[in-house]
Amino acid sequence: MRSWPFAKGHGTHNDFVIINDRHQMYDPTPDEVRFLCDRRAGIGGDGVLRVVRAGYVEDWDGDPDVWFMDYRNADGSVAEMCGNGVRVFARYLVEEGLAMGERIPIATRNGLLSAELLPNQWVRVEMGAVTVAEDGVRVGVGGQDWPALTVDVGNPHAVVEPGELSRLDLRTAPAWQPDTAYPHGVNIEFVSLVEPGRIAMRVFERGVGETRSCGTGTVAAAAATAYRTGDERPRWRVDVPGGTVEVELADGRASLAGPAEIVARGEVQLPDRAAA
Ligand SMILES: N[C@@H](CCC[C@H](N)C(=O)O)C(=O)O
Repeated sequence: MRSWPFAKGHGTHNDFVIINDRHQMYDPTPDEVRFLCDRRAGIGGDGVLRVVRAGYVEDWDGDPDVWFMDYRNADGSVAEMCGNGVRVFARYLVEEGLAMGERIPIATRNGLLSAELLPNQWVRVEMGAVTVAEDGVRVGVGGQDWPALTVDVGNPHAVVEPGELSRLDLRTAPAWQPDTAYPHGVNIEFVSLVEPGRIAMRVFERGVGETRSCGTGTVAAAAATAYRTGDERPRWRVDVPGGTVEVELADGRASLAGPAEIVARGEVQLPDRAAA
């Protein structure tokens, strides 16, 4: 049996198992990711953040010495981006002495991002470009459906406004029409306007299920609400079941600020690869 050090962290209760692979010695298989994220038989998390030098990552053609956030969903799939994850990743780098200074560069599958540590355990990340499209997709759950806006935050999102959020039953996966719309799957945000500049959101994440927060989802939700209402204010507060984050929108780009904490460190016994 092999063992590997891990840390556990979360951002507004979107939680991650962090694997430090600075020497490219341990790249978890999809089975191992599912084990690490298993809340009963493993550590438990919505995803895994693998910490590796960008130079070891295929297709990365930037600075090889930057830390790369290799993000995996709890079902073992790879995603382009994770907004809560990247804040937790920045916090981890600083606590481990792997990065310092006011702005921390982090390489992701959505390019090079920059994180800034704020007071009270908050981290702000420049998230890059956000686009909103109205393409006739409808998203449904529990026998009802609503028109969706498709939002690209580096990863794909569909945002709907279903009315009262507490009534939604997200134990089963929402569906969309046409069913060819999102060939690589999609994260689905259910949003309601609380007051100008403030929205509430629930999310069903691709590769995970309902989570208590999704950082890229909050950016998508704010951008979709700004588009729908025509409200061009830059600052949006987004309330999710796991807390509150702040999104800033300007010139087709976004930043995301919110809490990011490391809550545990330990060593995990990995299942034998041959037997897994
Ligand atoms: N929780 C994340 C998003 C993680 C990836 C997502 N499930 C996907 O498959 O695109 C966030 O905080 O953004």
